[in-house]
Amino acid sequence: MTRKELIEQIRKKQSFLCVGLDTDINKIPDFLKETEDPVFEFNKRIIDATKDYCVAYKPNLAFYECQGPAGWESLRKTLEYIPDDIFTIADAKRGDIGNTSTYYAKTFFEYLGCDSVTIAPYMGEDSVTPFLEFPGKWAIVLALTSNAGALDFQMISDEKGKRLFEKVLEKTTRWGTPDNTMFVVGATRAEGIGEVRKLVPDHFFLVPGVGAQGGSLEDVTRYGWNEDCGLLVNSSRGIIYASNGADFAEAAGEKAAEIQRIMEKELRSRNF
Ligand SMILES: O=C(O)c1cc(=O)[nH]c(=O)n1[C@@H]1O[C@H](COP(=O)(O)O)[C@@H](O)[C@H]1O
Repeated sequence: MTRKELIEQIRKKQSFLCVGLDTDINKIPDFLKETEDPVFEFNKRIIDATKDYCVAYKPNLAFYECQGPAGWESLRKTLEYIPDDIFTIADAKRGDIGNTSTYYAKTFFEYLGCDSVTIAPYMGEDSVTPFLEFPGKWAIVLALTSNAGALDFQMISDEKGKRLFEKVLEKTTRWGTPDNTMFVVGATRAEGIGEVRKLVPDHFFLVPGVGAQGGSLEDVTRYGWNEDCGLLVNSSRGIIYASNGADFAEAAGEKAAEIQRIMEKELRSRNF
């Protein structure tokens, strides 16, 4: 999906919500466990209930890979089931020597047909650029993450006071463009989002950390907004486990609709 198409979807749905498909087999309602592919059945119902309120889905690979080949099959079927006009993010946090990164890119972009994949940039330029060679596909590079451990490396300053995440942004923006690169910025660091926005005014941000991790949607929008919206805000557990009963999909739909209404208010107040 191109940037233009993504922006069109945000305008059309008045939403910049990404639903995280972090489907934990242990949290799936029992009645689905009788089915042939419980993870896919769960996702299918979540997608049916939430697709009108979101512009992206983000399956996190950990929840699929832990099931071996069956998990890959659940993931493949899930991605195939997602409507074509919804942006897909393989949350895999990959990145390796160039030759290997190319094959990671092929896995997510060609075999699974995802629009994007999350990338850990620690190995540098040749580990990231192979992901940028696929037209219409995106690399979503970790910049300032939502977890406590973000402080361990990302916030380390050099002798001039420049922090590692700032260097990552400076360099990676030279490798790609705002049409093929996004950055991960955690919702739990609202002011950090503002700092990142100053450094990269044009790029889209993937912002996880609202819902279960406690980040504020209003703050994310205040600090991260750019003239194209520039935000995809993810919630996983807060939506997909809104209920653990037979009404789980309905509850997820209601939660997604609730977030969409707040997003619509934010978008309208900026004449978007
Ligand atoms: O890359 C990510 O998506 C990510 C980056 C980050 O800084 N923090 C973060 O929570 N994530 C992912 O976003 C999702 C957050 O899930 P919830 O906390 O359940 O909404 C998980 O799949 C995390 O792996």
